[in-house]
Amino acid sequence: MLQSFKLFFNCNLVRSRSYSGYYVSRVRYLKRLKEDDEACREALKSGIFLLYHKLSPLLRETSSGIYTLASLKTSGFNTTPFKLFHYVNKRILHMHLYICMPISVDLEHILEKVGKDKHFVNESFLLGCTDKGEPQFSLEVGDIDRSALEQECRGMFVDLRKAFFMLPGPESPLAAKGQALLRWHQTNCFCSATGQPTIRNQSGSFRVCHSSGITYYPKMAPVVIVLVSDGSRCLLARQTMFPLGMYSALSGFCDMGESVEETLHREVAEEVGLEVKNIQYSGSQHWPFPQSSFMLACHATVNPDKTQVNIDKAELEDARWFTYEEITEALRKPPLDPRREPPVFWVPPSYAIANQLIQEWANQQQLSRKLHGLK
Ligand SMILES: NC(=O)C1=CN([C@@H]2O[C@H](COP(=O)(O)OP(=O)(O)OC[C@H]3O[C@@H](n4cnc5c(N)ncnc54)[C@H](OP(=O)(O)O)[C@@H]3O)[C@@H](O)[C@H]2O)C=CC1
Ligand SMILES: [Mg+2]
Repeated sequence: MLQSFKLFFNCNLVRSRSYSGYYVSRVRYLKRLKEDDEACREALKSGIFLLYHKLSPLLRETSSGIYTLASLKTSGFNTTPFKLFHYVNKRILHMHLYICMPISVDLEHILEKVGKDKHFVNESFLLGCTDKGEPQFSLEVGDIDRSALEQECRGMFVDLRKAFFMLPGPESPLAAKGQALLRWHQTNCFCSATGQPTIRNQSGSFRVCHSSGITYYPKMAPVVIVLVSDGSRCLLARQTMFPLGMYSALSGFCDMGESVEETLHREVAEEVGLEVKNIQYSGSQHWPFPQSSFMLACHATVNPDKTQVNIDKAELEDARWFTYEEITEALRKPPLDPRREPPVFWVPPSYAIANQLIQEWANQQQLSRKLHGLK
């Protein structure tokens, strides 16, 4: 069984490393934008902007009924300079590629229409860059007429948790990172040592207090998330704040000084009164809630004769063992449609690492059922 788990984990690693050939160039281009304010200001002119209203991203519905993140551009340039660095015999060859881009919507023009100065784009934060080398930024529009902006942009601002059910897979992490960076900057405007304002660099990769000299970098709080199995069932739980019917894997913040394993043992014991063994690492994920968590996902097992749960009602509303059939049924259910009643039991969206753990467990069960001649 452990051997098969390892097989799944290795597949995961391979999947997450499917970089394009220009990966190194992209990473170094972004590093330069992070460190060089002038280069970053220049990149704004050819950037792609994701807008947020009170931390909700702007989504657009395509003609085929699929939702995507609305990307806006400024009018400044219609070409993107993207430097590719090639290392040949320790000599660096610089190649400038100019990629023509159609200007879909003029961001500055739109911002002016809703009462914002055209220099407002300078308040954006660098998120990354596309495969084509277009730098991507997030921008909080703040207190403006939300519906006027939605109309101008032909989109709508959607709560991020809902957006995770609507967006195609690769766009969710970008939407999450955009919100997380905006929130971090909003809540770190002052130095905790002097109380003086902190000043951001152009990319938003840090803030500095010029009075104390302290540099603040965006932070994530480590959280362990674990799918506990008794061999044929898995344990899922829900908190009162979860949407109706949603169950997820057990999770908890790491205490200062703890290892992943120590947090995992403590959280499972605290929340459901069980002792676990056979911890297997599965993967990790940045999660933007509540203030950016770094999710470390694992599988673990309990003795099949020691499965009685004893729920800490202060933390959890419910915790139950679910069979393979219940889990596969929940995984088959389509993403939530806000216009319909939620199903009685459902699991987090495919972007959430909890979903990945549940999927891996179901795959593992399917494999061992095949080996034992079961359906
Ligand atoms: N991506 C995924 O698949 C999943 C992600 N998660 C995320 O994991 C996170 C943690 O899971 P959860 O089970 O709630 O954690 P815990 O079981 O540790 O309980 C959360 C409580 O711990 C307190 N707490 C301790 N340290 C921190 C900290 N650094 N930041 C915030 N609160 C802290 C808070 O108390 P108080 O409120 O009283 O201050 C909070 O209510 C959640 O934010 C959740 O969004 C969870 C499941 C799935
Ligand atoms: Mg918890």
